[in-house]
Amino acid sequence: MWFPLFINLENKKVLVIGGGKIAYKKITKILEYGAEITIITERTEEEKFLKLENVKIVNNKVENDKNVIEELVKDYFFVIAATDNEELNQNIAEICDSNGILVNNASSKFKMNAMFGGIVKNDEFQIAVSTGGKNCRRSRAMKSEIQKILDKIEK
Ligand SMILES: C[C@@]1(CC(=O)O)C2=NC(=C\c3[nH]c(c(CCC(=O)O)c3CC(=O)O)Cc3[nH]c(c(CC(=O)O)c3CCC(=O)O)/C=C3\N/C(=C\2)[C@@H](CCC(=O)O)[C@]3(C)CC(=O)O)/[C@H]1CCC(=O)O
Ligand SMILES: NC(=O)c1ccc[n+]([C@@H]2O[C@H](COP(=O)([O-])OP(=O)(O)OC[C@H]3O[C@@H](n4cnc5c(N)ncnc54)[C@H](O)[C@@H]3O)[C@@H](O)[C@H]2O)c1
Repeated sequence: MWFPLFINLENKKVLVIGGGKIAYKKITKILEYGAEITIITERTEEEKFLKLENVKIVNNKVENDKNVIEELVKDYFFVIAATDNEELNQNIAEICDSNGILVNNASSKFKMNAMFGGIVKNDEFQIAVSTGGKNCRRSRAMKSEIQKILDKIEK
């Protein structure tokens, strides 16, 4: 079961493995919350990564090996497995989970211990929407309805 918990990411060490489109989407979301991000990726195709401030990029291929992954993730508070290699992402998720590290897996609906919600916010409120991995695209419709309520309350 997925309990909606709000986590303080200010100055927390976050590791993102993989530097593609989805990694970028997730990084820009959590940067707003003050996370200290390191990216390890075989390649970053996109120029926009280099424009991100306060993000360290390490160009390296992560070997799909338990010891290698364990050593890599051990000092992090939160790990995001965002490669396009489903098996690697799953191993990262399993290793983090069994070592008590928060982990998000971009290529699964549920094999992780932390998933992103759709976010709607203003200065006063922050609302996160989740379908528990069942159908994240549905969040869009819900988010736009919530946005209308937020706009009304503000007046
Ligand atoms: C909340 C949001 C935040 C965010 O964006 O991170 C989010 N996904 C969003 C959008 C979105 N995701 C995808 C598309 C299609 C893109 C396209 O088709 O091109 C779009 C639409 C779009 O981008 O508009 C594809 C997708 N998503 C997942 C997989 C893996 C899989 O299903 O196996 C695949 C590949 C499926 C495939 O390839 O078939 C998995 C997850 N996505 C989650 C969250 C977590 C569950 C949250 C929940 O249950 O509600 C979870 C489990 C893990 C996680 O990622 O944390 C955001 C909500 C909308 C918003 O906020 O606007
Ligand atoms: N969760 C979501 O919201 C969501 C949405 C769409 C797609 N996805 C899934 O997310 C995954 C990533 O998608 P994408 O579009 O970002 O892919 P992408 O091809 O744009 O990026 C993949 C990245 O992973 C890196 N990579 C691959 N193997 C690596 C390794 N061994 N070590 C280090 N880096 C490695 C590549 O260099 C590349 O930067 C896919 O499985 C996709 O199906 C998730």
